[in-house]
Parts: sequence; C-alpha cells; structure tokens
Amino acid sequence: MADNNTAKTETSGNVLHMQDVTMQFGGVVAVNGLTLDVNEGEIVALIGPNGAGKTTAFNCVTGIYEPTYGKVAFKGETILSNTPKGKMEKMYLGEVTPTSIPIVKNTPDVITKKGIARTFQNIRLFGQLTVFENVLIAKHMRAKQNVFSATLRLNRAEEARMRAETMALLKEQHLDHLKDEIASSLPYGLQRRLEIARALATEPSLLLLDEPAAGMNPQETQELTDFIKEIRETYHLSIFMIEHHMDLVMQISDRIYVLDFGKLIAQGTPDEIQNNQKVIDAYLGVSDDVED
Ligand SMILES: Nc1ncnc2c1ncn2[C@@H]1O[C@H](COP(=O)(O)OP(=O)(O)OP(=O)(O)O)[C@@H](O)[C@H]1O
Repeated sequence: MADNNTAKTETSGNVLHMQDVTMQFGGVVAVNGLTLDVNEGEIVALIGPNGAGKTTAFNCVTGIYEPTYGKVAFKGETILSNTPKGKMEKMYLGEVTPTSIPIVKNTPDVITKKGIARTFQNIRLFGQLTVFENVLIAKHMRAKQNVFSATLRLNRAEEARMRAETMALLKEQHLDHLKDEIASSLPYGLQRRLEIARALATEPSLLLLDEPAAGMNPQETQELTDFIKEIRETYHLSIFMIEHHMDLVMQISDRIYVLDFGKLIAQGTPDEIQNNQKVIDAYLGVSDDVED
C-alpha cells in the first residue's frame, strides 16, 4: 500500500478514508481489512448484524482504539496508522498482509479537535449536570488548544463567548427551554438530541452517530431522520452512522457499507443494498437446517 503521512486521498472532497483497517483482540479479528470512504456532505451508513464490528470500526476512527493494522485519514491527513509489532506480528490473523507503514497515533481529544465528533450507542451525558453545562463542557474542549490554556483559567471574555455560543446552539436545537434541566431527567429521545447538540458544540465537520435511533419508537425515529438531514445542511456536516433501524438507514443514506464478521460484504446505494443477496443472507442467517 502506497502511503505517507501527508498524502491526499484520491477522491476530491474526501472527508474520511479508512484503508485496510484491522482490529484484532487476542484471537478475534473484530474488523478485518476495512476500506471505506465518506465524502463531503454525504450521509454514509455502516450496517451489519450484531457483533459484526461496527462500533469497533468507529472506535478505530476516533482514536479509542489504535488499529492493529491500517490507516485512517481525515481530510487527507493520516490521523491513525499502525502495523503489527512484537507479539502481534506472530499472532496477526487479519486478511490483509501487513506492510511497513508509518505509525501515526492521536488521542481521542486531539481527533475531536481536528473536527470529528461522535455520539455513543449507550448515551454518555454528564447525567448530574444541566443541559447547558453538558454543551458548555464540549465548548471548553474545543477551546483548549494546548496544555497551558487547558491548565490556566480562561479569561472572562472567552468564557462569556462560549456561554453565548452554547445558548445559541441550544436555541438552534430547540433545547433552550430545557437549559437548566438535569440531563438525566430528560426523556430518552431528548437525551439523544442533547448528545448530538453536545457533539455539534465541538464544531465538527464529520459527525459519527452510533445507533442514534436505539430505543426509539417509529415516530421518534422519523423525527430523528428529519433532524439528521437538517443538521447536515445547517452545519455543513458529513455524517457516518451505525444504525439498525432499516427505515432510517434506507431513507437518508447516500451510500451504505455492510459488515459481517468484521469484513465488508457489500457497498452501494440503499436500492443496491436492499437487493443484495449477500446482505439478505447475512441478516437472515443462512442455516443448513432451514428446509426441515
Ligand atoms: N474490547 C474488546 N475486547 C475483545 N473483543 C471485543 C472488544 N470489543 C469488541 N470485541 C468483539 O469484537 C466483535 C465486534 O464487536 P462490535 O461491538 O464492534 O460489533 P457491532 O457490530 O458494533 O455489534 P452491535 O451491533 O451488537 O453493537 C465482537 O465479537 C465483540 O465481542
């Protein structure tokens, strides 16, 4: 694989490029040679049966995991890149044969500052803080540019600016009337909305949503579908989303990637994916005893 740290990806307007990303835990290859792209302004879904490796793939983009092998580039800059070393060189079970590529490491906070934000499968708000405080903390995260400003108190003007921006964001998200509510006291659907607002506070250009419709009823899911389309336009976002609600996925995705047992088994438009036999088999589970 030709590579260097600053190489631009081939696709113009490419926001996220994952190349041969492999994540191995002991003897389990959770993600196996995953290559995919998210281009500017796209909504791209990553789907697949339970345990297919979707969340692990997200964790490899946001720096929670250091991939065992492969590269992740954001707007043409390699943000994570690794090749098996030491014991893993012998244990490696990935499908792509590793080559010697430069090692690039970045922690999740650095990756967030570069412009990638995410939400989690299990909502991770600061439950005991207010709606306002949850978003303000994310603003602070964006503002802290280095260790000095992170350890010194911010000046009053900057604090006031961040508070004003937090309020403006809550208004845009129609959450301003709830600003003093304790986050954990909100209904589930609103907690999800708040988690997205908090992600937006870091001013991302790529937003990763991990099962945003989990636990929602059909009406809430439809509202969320409209909401995701709306924030893509308002904030000029590219969106990469894991989701099990197929109605939502088929309605809003420009393109879909399908994982099964860590490997990409299909990619295409919603129409192409719906009619793909490999995808249908993966979801239904092909079994030898179905004829009985
Ligand atoms: N930290 C870890 N240590 C060991 N194995 C792990 C770890 N994280 C994930 N796995 C394994 O990797 C595989 C993929 O898990 P992952 O959670 O990424 O799947 P998923 O597609 O997101 O599933 P779901 O749709 O149920 O959320 C599973 O077999 C899982 O048990």
